[in-house]
Amino acid sequence: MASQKVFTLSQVAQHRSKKDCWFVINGRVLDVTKFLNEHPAGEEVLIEVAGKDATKQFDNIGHSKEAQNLLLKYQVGVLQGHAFTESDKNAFFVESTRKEMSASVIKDDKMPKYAAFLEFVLPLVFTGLYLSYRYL
Ligand code: HEM
Repeated sequence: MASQKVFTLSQVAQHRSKKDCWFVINGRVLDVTKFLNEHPAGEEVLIEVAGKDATKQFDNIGHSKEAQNLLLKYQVGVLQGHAFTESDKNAFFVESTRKEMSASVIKDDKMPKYAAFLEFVLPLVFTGLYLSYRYL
């Protein structure tokens, strides 16, 4: 955060064309020029808010976590005077938290395999013990 460039809204407003498209979401200044033709809802909606603060429009759609994480990829700076809240700051860590979560899902995945192994081996051990007790 500390090394982010600071832009005023009038500086952002100079980038409002298809070839140079910036806007602001939650105090982040985004250069979405390369994202225009990747946006699932098309480029028109993005060009309409070019050079402006598009926070309301972005939030009104109810964009997914993936979409929110994508914001970080296109961030070129922060808006001058924007007071970042704790939850804004936490958003910087959404991606890494997600990685940790999927890592723990992979770890948890070992449990059922382990349980299945015991389910198979334990009856064999008990059968062996019983047979040796009965016949030896
Ligand atoms: C860098 C900024 C943006 C990113 C990364 C982004 C990304 C996405 C993604 C990934 C989707 C697919 C659905 C989802 O995952 O939520 C989506 C859908 C959509 N976005 Fe964006 N978006 C951005 C900005 C905007 C803005 C500023 C607007 C409005 C002005 C907008 C309007 C829409 C609409 C209308 C949909 C379709 C929703 C639907 O089909 O229900 N997006 N966007």
